[in-house]
Amino acid sequence: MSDTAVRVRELRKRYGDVVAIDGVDLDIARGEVFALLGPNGAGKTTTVEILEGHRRRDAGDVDVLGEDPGQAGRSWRARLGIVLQSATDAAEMTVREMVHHYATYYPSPRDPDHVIELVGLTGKADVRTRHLSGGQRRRVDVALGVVGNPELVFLDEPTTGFDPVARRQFWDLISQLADEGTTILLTTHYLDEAEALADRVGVIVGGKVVALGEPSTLAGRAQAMATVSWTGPDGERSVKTATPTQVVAELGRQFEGEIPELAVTRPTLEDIYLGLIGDQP
Ligand SMILES: Nc1ncnc2c1ncn2[C@@H]1O[C@H](COP(=O)(O)OP(=O)(O)OP(=O)(O)O)[C@@H](O)[C@H]1O
Repeated sequence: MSDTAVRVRELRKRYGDVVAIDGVDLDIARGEVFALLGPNGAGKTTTVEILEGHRRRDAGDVDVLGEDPGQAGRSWRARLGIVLQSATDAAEMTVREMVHHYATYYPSPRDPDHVIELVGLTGKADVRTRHLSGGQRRRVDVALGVVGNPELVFLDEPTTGFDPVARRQFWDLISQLADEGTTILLTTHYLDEAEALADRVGVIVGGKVVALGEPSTLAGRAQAMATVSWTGPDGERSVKTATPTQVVAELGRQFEGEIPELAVTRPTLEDIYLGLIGDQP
């Protein structure tokens, strides 16, 4: 079995005059959690839908779990987990019925009751899905996406509309799937989510990948200058420096006792991202 889950070379797609994907290269290793970031209209959904086999490409090579999504059949599809945004809208079935029903579509599914537990819905298993909250329905969507025991899971903006506690619980769930060896490709507009979950992120702007790397080192983040800030006798002060330890030591000599409001910060992933996308919305 190859170590590569997804391999994309020179992918291109246009819709009439609109160039949606303009020569994308991408490699995702098996077991990796990869986050695709980018502003609205950047080409994320188009890329993901081509990888899922739901959209035709104009040009380029695409290999997903050893097959071309444009040609692959049912047995290949059964190895993917696709978390749709609205699979559970207004369903009359209970959570348990729905997850058990979906499991029958797959040759070697997970235990449906275990999946319900994994997404934290055991207490709601006998509730009709139309009676669930938005966040709870989203958990059902995830349950349906993973009950087939997929090797690769696609998650499109998975936590939109989640409250902060539900987001953290969802992150734990994704980490657990990743620990079990599932490869995960997610798109998100939440930079903290990408930072918390992704081994690597790719930033796509105008149909091109403009940066690729680990969240902690993306686009020179690790080498970026630190900002030391504090409150002095004349009010708030801050300096940008490559040697924050030295600056703090010097301040320590100037102040007796604690340095008021001392903070040392480096650019967040969001700062780096905003720098990369420039004037894009
Ligand atoms: N079916 C379509 N017909 C015509 N143009 C389309 C179609 N789907 C997408 N586009 C265009 O292709 C470009 C890329 O869209 P895509 O949906 O891939 O972006 P995205 O990065 O997923 O955006 P978002 O963050 O808003 O979901 C956009 O300019 C969009 O308007």
